[in-house]
Order: sequence, then structure tokens, then C-alpha cells
Amino acid sequence: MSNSKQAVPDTLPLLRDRIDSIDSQIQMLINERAACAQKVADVKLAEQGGDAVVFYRPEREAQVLRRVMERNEGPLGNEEMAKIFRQVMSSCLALERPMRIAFLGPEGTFTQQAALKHFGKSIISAPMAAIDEVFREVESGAANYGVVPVENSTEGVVNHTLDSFRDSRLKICGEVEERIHHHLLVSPNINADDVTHIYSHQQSLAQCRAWLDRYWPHVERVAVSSNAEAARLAADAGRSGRAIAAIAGEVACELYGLVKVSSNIEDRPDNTTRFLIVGNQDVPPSGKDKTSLLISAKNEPGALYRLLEAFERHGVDMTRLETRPSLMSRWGYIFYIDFVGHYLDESCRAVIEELRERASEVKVLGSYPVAVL
Ligand SMILES: O=C(O)C(=O)C[C@]1(C(=O)O)C=C[C@@H](O)C=C1
Repeated sequence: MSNSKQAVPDTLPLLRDRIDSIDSQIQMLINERAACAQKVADVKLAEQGGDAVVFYRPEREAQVLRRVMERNEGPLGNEEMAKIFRQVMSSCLALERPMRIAFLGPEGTFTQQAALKHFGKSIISAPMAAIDEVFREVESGAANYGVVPVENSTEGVVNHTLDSFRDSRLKICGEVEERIHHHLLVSPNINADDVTHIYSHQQSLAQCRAWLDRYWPHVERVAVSSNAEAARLAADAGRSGRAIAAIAGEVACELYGLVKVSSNIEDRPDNTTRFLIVGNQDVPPSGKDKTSLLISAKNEPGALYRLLEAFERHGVDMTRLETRPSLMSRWGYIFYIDFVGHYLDESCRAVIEELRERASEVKVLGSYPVAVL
């Protein structure tokens, strides 16, 4: 193999020769890696047998991606490099066993975008109409994993997702954060100056309100069921020459063959949504993990204080606390708590043990790697 540090030629033909030679080496190495992954699948099948085999290993994937970022020397940025490896692993996993991923649809939603960011593109997409359908699809075994939104930095918590954990035996196997970028999109044959209506989900219209007021004050805004649906409608309209624009994300833009009139038009550029990966497995520690708990507190004075005090005493860093009505008793509550660490870590174990003594129910929803990308 040639030395990667050898002098870079400075003419176009020589540079292209060099790129061709590097490409063929990369290709050979990727296939060598893929062959290793195939072997890994054989070993897993031999060791774990039949239905119990767990091909997808979130903790291992997180470690691989973290290592890629740690050793990266550029000129490609850490995230860019990790994205390339993300896709390489996705292809390798698909070779071991194709993964069917259920997500809150339709095709082109930000949840699908999050699923692709987390698993890479080599998955079988299964869009579901509602969050509880995503849970059911994974519980029934029809899908291997599910992806659901859990909180948004502007809109707050997604109650449907939290509530679905009450009666589900699914585990959280991962998290993914997605900066939500909105784009103004039209059909390629449409002139943006002719646009008469702008379609989008109500929340997205709200998230772009100031931008719309400034640049499109006289164009009618129409709320539809999702951004992806807005993109589909804009593409449909374009086919019959009607000038309708949509506000939607990157995946919907590509999926419906639209073009961007303006990019990143959201009023708050830090607008971020966190998604959870749900599945049937307990994920071993990756070295940098988070844990989510569901706790039913006894309805008595100081109950919440006694729960939280255990975190402080054992030095466990709590990152989120949400409260939902329990539905079992009037004014009873369920708390959703996220903290840093894995449930097998000594301090986390001690906290969970104490919580079990103090609460009427403690359910470990899962320990999982902190999002890498
Ligand atoms: O290490 C494994 O268990 C593998 O299956 C290999 C591999 C990879 O390509 O690196 C593929 C899929 C898993 O999710 C994790 C890693």
C-alpha cells in the first residue's frame, strides 16, 4: 500500500491518477472490512444461536465512531469523517442482517432523517402513522428497532412518546439529536416569484414566522399534517404547473424531487429535536452512556425530594426530569429521569437500588450510548 504522506502531485492528471489509486485501495479495504463483518455474523450465530442473535450493537458502533473522531487529523472534519464511517458500518450491518426500522412517518419526516443519521442509509424504512404504532411494530417483531421524537428545544417534551413507555417492555437502545433545519422548496419547473401558497406543518410555519413575515408577507400560509406531506403536495402541484412552495427538511426535499429556494430559514438556528431508538435489547456500557428511568412516586410529602436526593449523594448527574400524570390514581405522578452513566456503573446501581426502596415502581427504560453524531 502506498504511503498516505507521500508528496501530493500538482497537475490535474497526476492528481486524478492519485485519487484513482487511493479509491481502489479504499474500496479494497472497505470490502475487507465487510468480509470481517460477515464473519462476525457467523460467530454471533454460532455463539448466540437462532432468534436470540443480536446483530446491531449500539455500544460498539458508538465506540467505533468515537475512535474515528479522536484519531482524525483532517483536512476532513471529525463529524464529516464519522458520517462516512457511519455509512460504512450501516452497509456492513446490512450484510450481516438487514434492519427494518419503524419511525414516525410519512416518508421524509425529520424522524426519518434522524433514523438515517443514526443507522445510516442501508436500512429498510418502515414509516408508521403514529408513535404508538412505532412501539407496536417493534414489540410484535415486525421491525427490529423504532425511532420516535422525545423532546424539542423549542416545543418541549413529546408526551405521546413518554406515555408509550408506561405499558411497553421495549428498551431505549440509543438517542440521536437532529438540528431541525427548514428550507423553502418548490418543484424545479416552478419560478419562485410565482408562488401563491406556502404549505407546511403548523409548528414549522411557527418556527419560520419571522422569516416568512419578512420575505413572504403576502403569500398565503397553509397548515398541513406534516412537512413531508407539504413537500408531496408541492411536488404534485408543480406537475400541473401550480406554484406552491413547501417548508420541509432535506430528506423530504430529495424524496419529492424539489429544489431549494432558501435554506435554513428557521428563526432559531439552534432548534434541535432529540429522538430515541427503541428495541428489545439491553445495551452493554460503551464508556459514555446515559440511562432513562420511569418512576412512580408514592403520593406523600417529600416523595420527589427523597428520590432526587439519592442522585446528589451518589454524585450521579441528572440531565432531565419530566412529570406525567400516572392515570392509575388521581394526582399520582410518573417521573421520567435521565442521568449520565450506565445502570451497571457502581454509583448508578446504588442510586437505582435506593430509588426502588423509596418509590412504588422503578423501571429502567434503558442505558444507551450518548449520541455521537
Ligand atoms: O462488532 C460487531 O458486532 C459487528 O457486527 C460489526 C459492526 C461494524 O461494522 O463495525 C457492524 C454492526 C454492529 O452494529 C456493530 C459493528
